[in-house]
Amino acid sequence: MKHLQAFARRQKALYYTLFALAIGMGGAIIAQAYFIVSVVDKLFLQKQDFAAVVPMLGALLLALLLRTFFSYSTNRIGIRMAALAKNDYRKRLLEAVSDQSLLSSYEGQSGQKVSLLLDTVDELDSFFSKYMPQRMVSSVVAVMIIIALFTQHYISALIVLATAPFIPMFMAIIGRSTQQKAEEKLANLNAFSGRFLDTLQGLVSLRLYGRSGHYKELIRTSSIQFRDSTMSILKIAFTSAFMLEFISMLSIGLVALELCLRLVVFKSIDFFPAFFILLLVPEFYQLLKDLGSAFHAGRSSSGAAAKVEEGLLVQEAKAWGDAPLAKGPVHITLSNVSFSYGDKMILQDINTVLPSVGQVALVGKSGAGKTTLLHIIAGLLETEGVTVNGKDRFAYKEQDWLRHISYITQQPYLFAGTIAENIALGLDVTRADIEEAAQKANIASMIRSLPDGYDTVIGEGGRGLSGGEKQRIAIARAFLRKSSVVLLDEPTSGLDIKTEHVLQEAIAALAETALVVTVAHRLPTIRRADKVLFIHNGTIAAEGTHEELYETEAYQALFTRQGGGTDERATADCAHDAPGKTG
Ligand SMILES: Nc1ncnc2c1ncn2[C@@H]1O[C@H](COP(=O)(O)OP(=O)(O)OP(=O)(O)O)[C@@H](O)[C@H]1O
Repeated sequence: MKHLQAFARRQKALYYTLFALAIGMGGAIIAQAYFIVSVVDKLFLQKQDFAAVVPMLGALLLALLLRTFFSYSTNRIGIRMAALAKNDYRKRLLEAVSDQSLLSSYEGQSGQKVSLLLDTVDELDSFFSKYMPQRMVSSVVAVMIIIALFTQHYISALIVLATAPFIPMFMAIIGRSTQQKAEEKLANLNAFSGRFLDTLQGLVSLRLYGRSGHYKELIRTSSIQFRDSTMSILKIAFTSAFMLEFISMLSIGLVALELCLRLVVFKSIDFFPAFFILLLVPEFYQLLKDLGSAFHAGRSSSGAAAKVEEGLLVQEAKAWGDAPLAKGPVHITLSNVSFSYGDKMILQDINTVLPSVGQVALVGKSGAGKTTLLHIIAGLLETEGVTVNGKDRFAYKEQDWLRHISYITQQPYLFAGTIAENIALGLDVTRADIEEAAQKANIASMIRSLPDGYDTVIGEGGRGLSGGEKQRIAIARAFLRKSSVVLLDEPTSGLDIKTEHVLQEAIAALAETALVVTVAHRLPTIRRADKVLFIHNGTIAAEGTHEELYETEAYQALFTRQGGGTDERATADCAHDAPGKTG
């Protein structure tokens, strides 16, 4: 709860307004009791006319209205504080996610991350909207009521003081198990969300492998665990409400008995103070009971807060510098670059100079580290030894570097939106610019053939595109951004000869003004490259053109069925073609 309390205190204006409202509420409650007692006393004991009590009834009405107003305002402030807190936590979580390194972003399930951002942050609501306001009201008003009781009859005040601590004591005991249960509930909710999204994303594979039934069962078990943990929290809530009611009833009974004996038997107290005390004491215990329920809700939030704070502790990516990087082609050099995933060394002592424009192919057998090297060149993995225009790459502004690169993955992501929006990706460009980029990427005629053309909705909830079409959309993005470094993970299969040719042409056009580094699986791509980097045994074993490298045995082995580095068609092509022929 510490983090949440610290956040609430930082909202100074709201915090002090809550305090002022609580004082107002205390005043209204005491005034309400006072005027009720006065009216009854004047009408029934002093037998005065109704007209004599009219001003008091007016004052009573005002006290009631003020009480309602203070209560309403307190709730509003609580809701406002909750909205601010949730906004702040979501913003910080999003920043943490976007600042984290590529490796830590791989950890955990997407569904769990979404659940943390949405459901878990929502759980913080009750702390601010219920617990904080109630804590302020209960503590301030309770003290005011005790003072009022002392002014009337100190013995009743002492009885109230003696019995009151039972309620916080009970709350503390309940609070401990509630927090533990709340953490369990959130863990179950996150696990359920993670499994659900994971299953949804892999539904096609599961159906094809006939395993959807098994996963259905896993989701069912997961949802039952979530239901059970929610029910156990509710059980505690009901028990706690029952016990709070019980303790407060006993205490009120005790005070009432004492007053009754004094009033009727010993006649040592007047009607006015006795009735006044009798009206205020239930108010006092009601405040403690409300605090108890709010405390229960607040405890659930502190479980969520612990999870959110955990989510904020992500491993941050390497910090970038503030040197500007001018537009235009860049000169990238890799000197003694090494990289390992945990203990597993993947690349060691990579040394190479990349041309400013042209095509570079990263070639090697599956698992050799080609994609890893592509990520290193992109700056997604933090390694020493990459210089850009003679300066350490991380010395530049991150935004400047990112403006230079485009990364085209095997399955580029399509956002829910129109084709034009997907090409522009938020850039401030004209429709003519988008169409020109699409033209260069060889996708313009396909887009024009669609009924809504560039306004066709694609991505989630929209029209689907083939792998080759998606790649060309991504190439159009690169053309539009005028990137000077284009990184491309070539699809291993699935493209027909014609589509492949169309893609190759688009990539060749890009390579006229930019450096295109491709993780290459296909022989035509490898042959077109101005430079092939052959990754073998964790390092660049050789570099040069395909024809030059074909002289070495290890490289040749890639193109035989036993070597197994490139796809079937590349192998077959190679078996029939001499290395010198172009694809
Ligand atoms: N996030 C990761 N954590 C741990 N190991 C990883 C991770 N990503 C990749 N690896 C391992 O690093 C090695 C190199 O992977 P990489 O994806 O770079 O290979 P690749 O040459 O691109 O393979 P392919 O041609 O099959 O795509 C592989 O053994 C892979 O299992």
